[in-house]
Amino acid sequence: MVIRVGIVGGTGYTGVELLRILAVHPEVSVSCITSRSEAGMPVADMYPNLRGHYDLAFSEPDVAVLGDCDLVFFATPHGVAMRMVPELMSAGVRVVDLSADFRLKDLDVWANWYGMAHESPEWAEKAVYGLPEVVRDEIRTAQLVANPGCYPTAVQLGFLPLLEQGLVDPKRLIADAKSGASGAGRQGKIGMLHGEIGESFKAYGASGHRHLPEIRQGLCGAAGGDVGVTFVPHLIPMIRGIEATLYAELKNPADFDRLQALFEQRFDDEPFVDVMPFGSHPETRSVRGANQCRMALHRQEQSNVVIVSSVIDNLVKGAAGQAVQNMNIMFGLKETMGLEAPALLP
Ligand SMILES: NC(=O)C1=CN([C@@H]2O[C@H](COP(=O)(O)OP(=O)(O)OC[C@H]3O[C@@H](n4cnc5c(N)ncnc54)[C@H](OP(=O)(O)O)[C@@H]3O)[C@@H](O)[C@H]2O)C=CC1
Ligand SMILES: CC(=O)N[C@@H](CCC(=O)OP(=O)(O)O)C(=O)O
Repeated sequence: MVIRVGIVGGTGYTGVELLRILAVHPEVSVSCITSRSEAGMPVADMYPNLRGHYDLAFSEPDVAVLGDCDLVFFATPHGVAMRMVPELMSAGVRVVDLSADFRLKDLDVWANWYGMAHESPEWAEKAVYGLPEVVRDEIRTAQLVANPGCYPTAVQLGFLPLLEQGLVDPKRLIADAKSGASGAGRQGKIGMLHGEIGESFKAYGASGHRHLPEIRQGLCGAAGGDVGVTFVPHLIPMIRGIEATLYAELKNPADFDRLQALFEQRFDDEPFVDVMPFGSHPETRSVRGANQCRMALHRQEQSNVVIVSSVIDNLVKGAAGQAVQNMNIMFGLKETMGLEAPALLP
């Protein structure tokens, strides 16, 4: 089987990461890559790392052309996919949307955070939130998958075993997360220039970030009820990577003794989650370019607080890699296909 793939938003960071991963995917042929600003330019002229892999040029987004694909990835800003998806759904095309258009089930909350009314409520309801470690079976048959956000991926995976087993106070969760600058995309923003972020480190969105409702939605599902979570993102002067340090209070401190085994069992069959030895410190460079989440547990003396350190590459397990993982599941391929390469280190 060869899957004919289209990518809307091929010039952005997640678009080019999709192209990098799909260049060596044995069951994929990319037939259409869109960009409004670079239409006509050969892909390899813009991204020399792809020379020899693609003969295609960027083209204007055209639903009629995309409608001939088996699967379309949206790697576009929020608000684009929701306008094009209904027509693609009618044409029988399957979609993995890397933006946040279909991630939230409460569309009032969505409208509040994204500053616009949702234009495809019917498909927002039908979309499957594509965190494979939670809903693999639903992804298999989904026509539309909402690919999770980068911070929400790192945070949800780290809290999952604790909440699923009801071992921690679900009302007092803290996620302290740090991201590299590629998380903000390629669109020029002064605040992302090297001269602005180099040799510096800051929190942002501490009064509220749009990933908070997404994290809350996922954690409520894992806990089977309401959760209270404080999430603060930080920007650090590196290109790729997210580290999330998670804190939760154990209801019964005696449970500490079984946490490592619990985490190892929970993710034992998961090809893209690695539980490291207790007390390890996972580094973002250990997942750079790889579709992996690595995590480790910690406990401080005389404390009932569990600390989980979780790292991903925001562009891979936090975006394009997870999107390809979802595609593999949707098309009945081996889930790891095209995603086996280990991280770049150093
Ligand atoms: N960067 C990251 O780490 C992550 C990003 N995401 C999400 O993935 C999506 C893409 O992110 P990223 O790659 O960083 O974004 P970029 O800003 O780097 O790229 C956006 C792409 O979308 C295209 N585009 C912009 N507006 C439109 C439009 N109205 N219609 C069609 N195409 C459009 C752009 O090309 P052109 O303007 O030429 O058409 C460009 O190719 C976003 O929703 C982002 O929030 C999710 C997880 C992680
Ligand atoms: C460092 C940085 O700026 N990160 C981005 C989040 C990454 C992202 O792309 O958000 P979505 O997954 O929702 O699309 C931000 O905080 O806005």
